[in-house]
Amino acid sequence: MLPCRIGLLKSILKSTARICYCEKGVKVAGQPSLIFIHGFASSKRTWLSVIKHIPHTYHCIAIDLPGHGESIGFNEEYYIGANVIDLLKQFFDKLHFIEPICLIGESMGGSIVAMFATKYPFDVGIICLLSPPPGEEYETDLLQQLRSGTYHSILPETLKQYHAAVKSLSEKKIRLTRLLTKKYFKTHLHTVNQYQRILQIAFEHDYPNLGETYKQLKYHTCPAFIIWGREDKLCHPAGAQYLAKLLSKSELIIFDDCGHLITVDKPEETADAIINFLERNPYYESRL
Ligand SMILES: CCCCCCCCCCCCCCCC(=O)OC(CO)CO
Repeated sequence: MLPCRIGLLKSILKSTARICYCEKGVKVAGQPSLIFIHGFASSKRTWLSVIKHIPHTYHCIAIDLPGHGESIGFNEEYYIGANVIDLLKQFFDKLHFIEPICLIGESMGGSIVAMFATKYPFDVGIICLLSPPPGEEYETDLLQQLRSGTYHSILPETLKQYHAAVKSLSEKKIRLTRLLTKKYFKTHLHTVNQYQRILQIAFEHDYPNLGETYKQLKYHTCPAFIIWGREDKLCHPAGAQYLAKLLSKSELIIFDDCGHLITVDKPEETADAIINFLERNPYYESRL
């Protein structure tokens, strides 16, 4: 249903990056393509549960960020400053979208969406932010812990930490089968060092500026949709109102019985809410 493609990019950083992405549907004139950006230590796969509930008339693309999933050519520098933003810009340009896009990001992916929209406002028609880290003013204990260098709450390295992480990030009664656990340790454990570096770099460079980035979005006139889980222990739900107030044409939805991992806890509800928002914000209006 969702064929994978690899987009080859000559990067701004001499090395060559390949962004792997999957796609459903085709570009439609007068309608934005929906581009999905996953969170830290995640991949395009996380969106499949959402995309399967998006009507076939929409064009959907879910990407693997550098250093994640099946994208190739990771370079630490991608997470320094706005390099990942410029890489995405190159990638989007290659895809020749007909209309300004609808950028949807979860968690760290939401911060990336915000950074992209402030840097390239004309490429973006609509943004959807799913519980992005709201910045230093709204820090949870869990995020403080991460910032101080204790990563196991989202990057577990033992079985015990893995169970605790799943329990704190999701409200769903996930049955941690041996298969699921084995898969995690097989795919994540060997990249733990790389993931830790990504976090360190993000905390050092872009995290302290998140407040400023979000404030710049204030001058953005494109419709913004904010989604949060009421039980989010990683990104404080107070961030939802903060962002909703900051953004001029924004709407907010908070899911009950939903933790930080919205795509795990509320996939169908997320798809429905996004489509509903799109249909209530006709595209021609957003371009005025
Ligand atoms: C240009 C580079 C990017 C700059 C982004 C700067 C700010 C984010 C850094 C901190 C991020 C800390 C929390 C991330 C949580 C998360 O993403 O959760 C995943 C599960 O792990 C959900 O899918």
